[in-house]
Amino acid sequence: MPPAPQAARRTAVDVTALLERGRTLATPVLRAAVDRLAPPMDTVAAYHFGWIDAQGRPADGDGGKAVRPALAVLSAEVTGAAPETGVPGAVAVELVHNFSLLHDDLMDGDEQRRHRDTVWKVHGPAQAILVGDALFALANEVLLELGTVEAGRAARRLTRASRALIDGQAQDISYEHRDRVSVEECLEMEGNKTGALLACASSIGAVLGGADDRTADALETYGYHLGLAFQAVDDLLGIWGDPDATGKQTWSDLRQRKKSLPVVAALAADGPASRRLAEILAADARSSDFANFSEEEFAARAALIEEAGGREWTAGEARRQHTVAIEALDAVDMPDRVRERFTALADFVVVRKR
Ligand SMILES: CC(C)=CCC/C(C)=C/CC/C(C)=C/COP(=O)(O)OP(=O)(O)O
Repeated sequence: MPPAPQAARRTAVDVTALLERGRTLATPVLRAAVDRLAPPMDTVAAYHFGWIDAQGRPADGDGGKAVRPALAVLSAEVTGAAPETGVPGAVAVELVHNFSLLHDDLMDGDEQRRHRDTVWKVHGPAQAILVGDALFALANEVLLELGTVEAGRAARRLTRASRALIDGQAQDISYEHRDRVSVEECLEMEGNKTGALLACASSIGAVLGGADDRTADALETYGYHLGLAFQAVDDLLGIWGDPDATGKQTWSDLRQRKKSLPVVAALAADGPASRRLAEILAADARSSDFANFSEEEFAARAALIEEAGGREWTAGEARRQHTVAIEALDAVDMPDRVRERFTALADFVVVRKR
């Protein structure tokens, strides 16, 4: 029987140090992988990761929170292996994640990510597509060149997660053109586009450390629900986040007509605010002037979403998914120290502001 984890929860864990550990372990291998790319893709990727600025000068830019590398190296410790065992998995997942960001920014027309102009804005759409593709290919290369049975199992899980991520993106984009999306459809889409890769990140180090499928699957369940909590918070930040903290444009999700959880939950609610929101969003969908809407017009939509209860419901959903994620850890035998760290990362995901 796995140990009862309750007593071990909520011990002080330095989450910043945990994220920094993932980043520090993964970055040299990530840089070596990116260095393999043909020019100018190596430079464009280095810009995306914040290692150089738009003029090609060395920089120490925001390379992202490194949640996935932190999870991947931590999961190696479930098996008793050193965190370093998870590094190829951490790098592979981070490469897939960044491939998806490059393509997503282009598809959404987003101009800001990680406090700077997006790759397609600086280097053009062709480079954003090519570098994204190249990072995706590198992810498999980094794993498969290990040549071990465990690496083959890890690559299969990563490929499955990548396909779900792409399915999720396709669903997300198709929902932008629909008046109505159910909460269930939205959760399925978010589970695909965000849950699947966080599930993989949470198990890939364990797989590389030799964990059996039952253990890896249970860790994936943790990561999947963590991903749903993560995306619910992302949806909140996409409407009400502070751009100085998120590093993205204001109202980015509303500008893109995203059927994110707050919007979908608000539309599903009963009441005058919900009905008014439905009318306004339907008119927006027909408007040829939408791209030129003012800050005030987006703020008015955000206020209606909140009045209809979409903000509160989404915050509650983040907490519900956080609870399910932590409960999934009960099925896995692991040192208390490792369990505390998985729990602390889940706590971080629901309180984060960026
Ligand atoms: C195929 C395709 C284009 C898929 C796109 C899927 C997609 C963009 C999903 C959103 C995932 C997400 C929450 C990203 C932010 O992660 P983060 O906050 O961890 O980012 P960070 O690394 O900058 O911290």
